[in-house]
Amino acid sequence: RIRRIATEEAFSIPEVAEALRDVVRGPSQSLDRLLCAGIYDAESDTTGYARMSFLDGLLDIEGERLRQMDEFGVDVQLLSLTAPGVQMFDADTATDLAALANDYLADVCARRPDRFAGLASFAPHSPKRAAREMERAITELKLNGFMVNSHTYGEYLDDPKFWPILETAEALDRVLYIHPRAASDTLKGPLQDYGMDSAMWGYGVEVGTHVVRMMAGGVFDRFPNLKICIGHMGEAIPFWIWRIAFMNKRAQQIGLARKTELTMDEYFQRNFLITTSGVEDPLALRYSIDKLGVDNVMWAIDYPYQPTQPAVEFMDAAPLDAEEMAKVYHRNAERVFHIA
Ligand SMILES: COc1cc(C(=O)O)cc(C(=O)O)c1
Ligand SMILES: [Mn+2]
Repeated sequence: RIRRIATEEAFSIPEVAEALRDVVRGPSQSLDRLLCAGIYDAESDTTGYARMSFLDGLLDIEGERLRQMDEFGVDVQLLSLTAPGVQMFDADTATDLAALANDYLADVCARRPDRFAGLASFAPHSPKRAAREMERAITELKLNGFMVNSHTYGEYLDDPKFWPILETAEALDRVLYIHPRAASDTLKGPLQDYGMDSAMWGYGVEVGTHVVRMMAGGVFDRFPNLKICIGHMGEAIPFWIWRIAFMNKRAQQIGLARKTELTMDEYFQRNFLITTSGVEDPLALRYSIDKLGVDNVMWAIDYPYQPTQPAVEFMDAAPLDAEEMAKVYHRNAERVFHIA
C-alpha cells in the first residue's frame, strides 16, 4: 500500500504540561489560556475543553498513538511540540524547555526512525539562543525542521529582531512550520466568544495575519530561499491569495505598502508549503493542488486533535491521480522534511 506520512502531529512532555498548568493558574491574559486550562488544568476548567481530554494523547508516543498508526496504516508521524509550545514562558524557561523537548523528540526519532520524525522547538523571544538551538537540532539531534506557534508575546516574524531565526532556517535549508495558537492580545478582540478562540476560527486568523505580514513586510526578499509551511489547507490563504496580491499591488502603487521584489502570490508560490491538517475537504484539497502545485501540498492528521481514521479515509478517497496521491501522502514530506 501507499506510504503515509502525517506532517502536523502534536506531542508534549510532562515538564511543558506542568509549566503550562502554572501559566494558566497565573495572571496571563493570553487567549490561549482557555484551551490550555482545559488541557493542562482540567480540574479548574470552566470552558468544557477538558471534556476533550487531549492530554493523554499528547503525552503518549509509542502506546496508543503507535497502535492507531499501525491500525490505520500511518507509516510516519512528523512530531512537533504542541501549541503554544514554549512561547508562553519567560525566555529562559522557554529556552530550557525547548531544548528538553528537542532532546526527548530526538531520542524517540532515533529509536523509531521508521515511524517518527520531528520538528524542533525554540524560544523566539531569545533569538540568538534560538538560532543556536536550531543549529543543534539539525546538526547534532538530526531533527527534520522547525516549529513555531505564530506570535510570541504579540510579536511577529516580520520584526527584524527575529531574523537570526529566519537566517538560520534558510542557511540550514530546513522548513519552518508556522503553527497556530490563539490570537495575540492586540488581535484577539471579537475572537473570545463562542469557542472562536482556537481551531474554529481564531487560529486561522492568527496564522493568516502572520503570513501576510511576512510577505508584505519583505521577509522573502531578505530570505529568498526560506521555506515556510502552514497547516489547515494554508489557513485560507490559497483561497484569498488573488485578492491579497491585487490589493497589495494597489497599496504599493499608492505608497501605503512596502515595495517588494515579487508579488504576494509569487511569494506564496515560491516560499510556502501547506498541509491538509484539520481540513478534510476534498474540494479544498483539489483547489489547493491546482492553485499551488502538487509539490507544495502534504497530508497531515493533526493528532491527537483530529481522529486518525477519518483523516486517512479522506485522503484515500481524495480526487487525485496516483502521482498526486504519492506526492501528497509521502514524496513531498520526504523531500522537504528530509525523511528517509
Ligand atoms: C493546542 O490545542 C489545539 C487544539 C486544537 C483543537 O482542535 O481544538 C487543535 C490544535 C492544532 O491544530 O494543533 C491545537
Ligand atoms: Mn495542529
